Amino acid sequence: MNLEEIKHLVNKGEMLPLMEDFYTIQGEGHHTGTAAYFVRIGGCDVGCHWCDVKESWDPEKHPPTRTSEIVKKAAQWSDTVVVTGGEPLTWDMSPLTKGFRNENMKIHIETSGAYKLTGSWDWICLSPKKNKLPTQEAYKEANELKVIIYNKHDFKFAEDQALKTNENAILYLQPEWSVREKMMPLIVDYIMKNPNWKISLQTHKYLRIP
Ligand SMILES: C[S@@+](CC[C@H](N)C(=O)[O-])C[C@H]1O[C@@H](n2cnc3c(N)ncnc32)[C@H](O)[C@@H]1O
Ligand SMILES: Nc1nc2[nH]cc(C(=O)O)c2c(=O)[nH]1
Ligand code: SF4
Ligand SMILES: [Mg+2]
Repeated sequence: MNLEEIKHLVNKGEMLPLMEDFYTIQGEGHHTGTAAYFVRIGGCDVGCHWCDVKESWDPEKHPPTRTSEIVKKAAQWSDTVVVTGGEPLTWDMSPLTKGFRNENMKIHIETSGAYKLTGSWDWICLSPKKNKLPTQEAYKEANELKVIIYNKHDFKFAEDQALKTNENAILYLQPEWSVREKMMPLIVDYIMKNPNWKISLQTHKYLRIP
């Protein structure tokens, strides 16, 4: 295939820049502790300064891969897939999620919600970012809202985001990893005073698994 053909397929979401895929345990949020196959799609220009996968940002660094190939491998490992990135909604997620649907998989996404919500999802984890706020549709469709707490102002940001999110979404505060020791006590205190929130920890990092 020549470069133009590949570009065309990536534009349609039939090929995606695949950074990595791996079978592990969901470490964060509502499904913490549950085995799932992770598919990490390259490409993100949201630019969070504390992002823990900056290597994912440049899509050119990750090989364009056919969605059919991604699906085939994932289905061999698990009945649940978590699509993450990078920012997966950089791309049209319809072909990829159609493929997973055909395999009767449960399809989850980790997203900032900053771009058009494409694809068909059983679980949407919305993690809004100040630099590029989610679309209205992302707020409407989110199953969980997971706000990263890096500093004290982020509690206010979390409340603002919760007001915009549908009322059924489950609310999580997750410490930014590098400041976890400082922020965890503040989060614990906040949640005891505001019990509509729960804490989410990046348990895979404590477990030293991917
Ligand atoms: C790497 S992002 C990829 C998906 C999407 N771009 C997003 O931000 O939701 C996956 C999850 O990790 C969170 N995250 C990224 N860096 C983090 C860090 N340093 N500490 C805690 N959570 C982090 C994000 O907020 C998001 O919920
Ligand atoms: N185990 C594990 N759980 C995760 N939950 C969200 C992750 C992500 O990077 O999107 C992630 C990840 O990278 N690993
Ligand atoms: S939106 Fe997600 S992948 Fe993009 S920089 Fe922020 S945390 Fe990293
Ligand atoms: Mg991660």
